[in-house]
Amino acid sequence: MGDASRADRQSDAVRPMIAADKIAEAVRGLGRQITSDYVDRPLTLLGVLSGSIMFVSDLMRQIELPHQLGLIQASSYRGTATEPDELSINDEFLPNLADRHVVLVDDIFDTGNTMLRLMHTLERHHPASLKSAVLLWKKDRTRVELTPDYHCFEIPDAFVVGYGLDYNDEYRYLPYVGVVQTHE
Ligand SMILES: O=P(O)(O)OC[C@H]1O[C@H](OP(=O)(O)OP(=O)(O)O)[C@H](O)[C@@H]1O
Ligand SMILES: Nc1nc2[nH]cnc2c(=O)[nH]1
Repeated sequence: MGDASRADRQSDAVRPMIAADKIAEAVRGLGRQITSDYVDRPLTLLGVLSGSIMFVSDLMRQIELPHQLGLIQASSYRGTATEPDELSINDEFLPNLADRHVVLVDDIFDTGNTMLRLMHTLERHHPASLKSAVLLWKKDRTRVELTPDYHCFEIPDAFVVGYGLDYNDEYRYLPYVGVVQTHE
């Protein structure tokens, strides 16, 4: 059976929450905001692997300023887990951030532990400034004294997939965000 039919079966199990056109509209708005906030400043977008891949690549195309891209990996929701385990960070792809204005880009701010730990890690690289941008913010699940500097959507407490977000490494390819039916 071909890939298309497998993909169809998977998406049948996902109840859409945020449509692709709404995501595109919000990413355009965020791109405009970052464009106006970072004029004449050396900007680096730092995407958090793996979940941010779609968001960061779409956002880059909506920022009308020269900027650099860096990547860092952070992982704590492994396999079928919908609650975080120990966080591991891999910074071997990190470019030089000294004196750069860095926007850390992630798909979701849930408990906030990942973003907090990454901010602490990156401060040691002496950026000129450091802010965070996320597509989704589960405000009611936040467990840290930190809020995202930029966010596109506030969402309720449900485990979401699509637009880069996975469940057991599946569903990242979906162009929209939704909830896997079996995990509501
Ligand atoms: O706010 P938190 O509770 O820390 O959760 C947010 C993090 O969880 C997800 O990463 P995950 O560990 O699933 O790795 P992945 O991006 O490779 O899927 C997501 O991409 C964020 O980085
Ligand atoms: N896929 C996915 N990863 C997460 N990491 C933290 N929260 C979530 C979520 O709701 N969905």
